[in-house]
Amino acid sequence: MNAGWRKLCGMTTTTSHELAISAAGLRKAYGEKTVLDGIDLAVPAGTIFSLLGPNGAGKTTAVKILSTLVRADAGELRVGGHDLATQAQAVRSLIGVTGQFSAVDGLITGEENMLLMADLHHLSRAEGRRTAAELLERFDLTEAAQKPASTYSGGMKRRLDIAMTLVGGPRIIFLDEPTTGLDPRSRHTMWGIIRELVSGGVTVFLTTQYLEEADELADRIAVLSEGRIAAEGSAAELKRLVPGGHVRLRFTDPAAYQSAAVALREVTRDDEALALQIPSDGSQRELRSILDWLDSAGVEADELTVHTPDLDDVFFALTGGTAASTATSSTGTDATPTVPTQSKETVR
Ligand SMILES: Nc1ncnc2c1ncn2[C@@H]1O[C@H](COP(=O)(O)OP(=O)(O)OP(=O)(O)O)[C@@H](O)[C@H]1O
Repeated sequence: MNAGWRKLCGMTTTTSHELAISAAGLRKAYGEKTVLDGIDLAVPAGTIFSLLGPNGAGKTTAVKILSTLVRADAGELRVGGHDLATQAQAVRSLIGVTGQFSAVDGLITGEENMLLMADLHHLSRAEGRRTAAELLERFDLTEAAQKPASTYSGGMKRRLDIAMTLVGGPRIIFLDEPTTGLDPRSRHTMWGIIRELVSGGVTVFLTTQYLEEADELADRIAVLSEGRIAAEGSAAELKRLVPGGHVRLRFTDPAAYQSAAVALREVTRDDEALALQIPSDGSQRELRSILDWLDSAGVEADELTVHTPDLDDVFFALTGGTAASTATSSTGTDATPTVPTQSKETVR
């Protein structure tokens, strides 16, 4: 955090624990429906924080509240050192928000969109042009700058959207599902952009439905479920919560599968795939004892894979499996994104 930023935040000393965003007891209801039921958040400055949750969990509501677009019913909320309830204007001057619905106007060119933002931020004409040109260059949009934004690809529109957000030089950026709908290449480009923002000292508050994205980017992840934070920590800490590790044995011969399933009692069967799963932490010592055990039982599988828990496992376990459609974004160490039902229930 630089001196100017400290001044903006009204801070006189700096520590590595300064919070860019903090929430204590954040509550929001729409009519009878409680969307956020007293959640606590702490986002250190200069880090990426990811709020992860199934559809309708309240992620966008949290972003709208923290970015001053919607008022909370209760909670002590601070952004950039300012109280959201009494200093919303000061918060607005520090933040940038890109939502699921882009601010890009398709009827005008990329450059015109940028200049419009420069006007909104009261930059002089010369400064506006310079900033627009710099950002268009940085986001690889110089060539397309004179074309109507409606002709841009999804990835280009998202890049323009973020470039527009950066015109005001925000120190805290809220990205609400920034890569939803993008192809893998555009998603990786966006990840690079997000990492670059943070290396420049910006704090990023990211919501995503992609577990892989939170795993890749976030310093800390909070899993939102039924209006509460079900778990919070680094990706590694969250993975340790879930006993999803196992060794998977796959057979091609149904008879070999059957006899192995009988010989090995402490296993989970997958009769359709002719596969058996043995709980394991994946350590060398456990693997050796499993191999010894298989030898002594006379079991010879056609394929043996080790699966360590991934964020999918955590997400399923903590959100009650309501996000089944996201399972394919697995980054596990094997090609099988499925989670043994047992491990889900153990945690719940
Ligand atoms: N203005 C509103 N009036 C009434 N209900 C609302 C309003 N905004 C959100 N909700 C409800 O609050 C709940 C949380 O919505 P929110 O958009 O925050 O979820 P989300 O986690 O961002 O989901 P998604 O990933 O689908 O965008 C939903 O049930 C939604 O219908």
